[in-house]
Amino acid sequence: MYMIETKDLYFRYPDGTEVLKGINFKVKKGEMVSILGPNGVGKSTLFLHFNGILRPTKGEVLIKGKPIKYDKKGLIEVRKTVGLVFQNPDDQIFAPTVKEDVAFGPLNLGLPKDEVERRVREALKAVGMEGFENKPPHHLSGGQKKRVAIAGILAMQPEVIVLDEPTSGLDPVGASKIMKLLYDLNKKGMTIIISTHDVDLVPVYADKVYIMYNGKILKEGTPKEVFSDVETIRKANLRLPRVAHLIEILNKEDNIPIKWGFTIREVRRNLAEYLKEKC
Ligand SMILES: Nc1ncnc2c1ncn2[C@@H]1O[C@H](COP(=O)(O)OP(=O)(O)OP(=O)(O)O)[C@@H](O)[C@H]1O
Repeated sequence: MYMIETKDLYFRYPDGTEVLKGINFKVKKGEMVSILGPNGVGKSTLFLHFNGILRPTKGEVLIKGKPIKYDKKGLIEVRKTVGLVFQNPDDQIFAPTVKEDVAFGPLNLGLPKDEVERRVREALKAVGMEGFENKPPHHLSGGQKKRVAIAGILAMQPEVIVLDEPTSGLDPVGASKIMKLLYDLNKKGMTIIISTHDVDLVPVYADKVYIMYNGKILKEGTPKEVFSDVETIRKANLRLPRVAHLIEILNKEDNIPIKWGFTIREVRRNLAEYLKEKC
């Protein structure tokens, strides 16, 4: 059974734009999945189907093996299981203070006050935003707002967390911190789906990668399988991780046959092996 599965999913916006054209996507419990694709290919549109905000024009979305029911009760159930962090935190944050914003979801679940307070405290600590409880969200920086938006979803304790470009607009340290937080949550068993343009981070964190292009899935597999298919990566207007690009150039242009790798750790190991054999 998959946590989320889409079967031959099509979606057309009311103005006639057909954005999703037969998407088959699956995520297992405990996986960390990245969706990569250039601007406008439909990543956000797909994510809005994962918790029932959008309804397919054709095809279906299953949560833990059951098709989403688009009535009030069905949607509440889905949103308890799947938490979605929007690309733009301003679409998500609306309460007068950070604390109230993060508390909004748990309060709506009807949890006792003590439990809500505990969840708010823990969620703000997890994203490194303790001390900001009483600040109005519109006084926060873009990166801080992003963390508060993530805290709001964490406080709901969903089984799956879906994040639309969680590192966009963050400085390098902020981006690494968010990815480390997601990695730690995943190691504790949370299923995580992210969309990103950051191809350097994907092989470090993802178990599985989907390449989206023009409303379709062009390729899926482990980071190694996906990034080894250089032709598809370039066809989808993406690029290789920098370290893999360096190996490609060394292989092709300098005739130095170092084994491919997609993270700094892998490339370092392959380079060290090559140098040991040479010396
Ligand atoms: N409400 C809407 N009505 C009509 N078309 C829309 C609407 N929202 C998005 N689109 C169009 O759907 C397409 C896919 O948009 P979407 O935001 O899903 O792409 P994306 O892959 O998430 O892009 P990005 O990487 O830039 O965030 C785009 O062509 C966009 O213009």
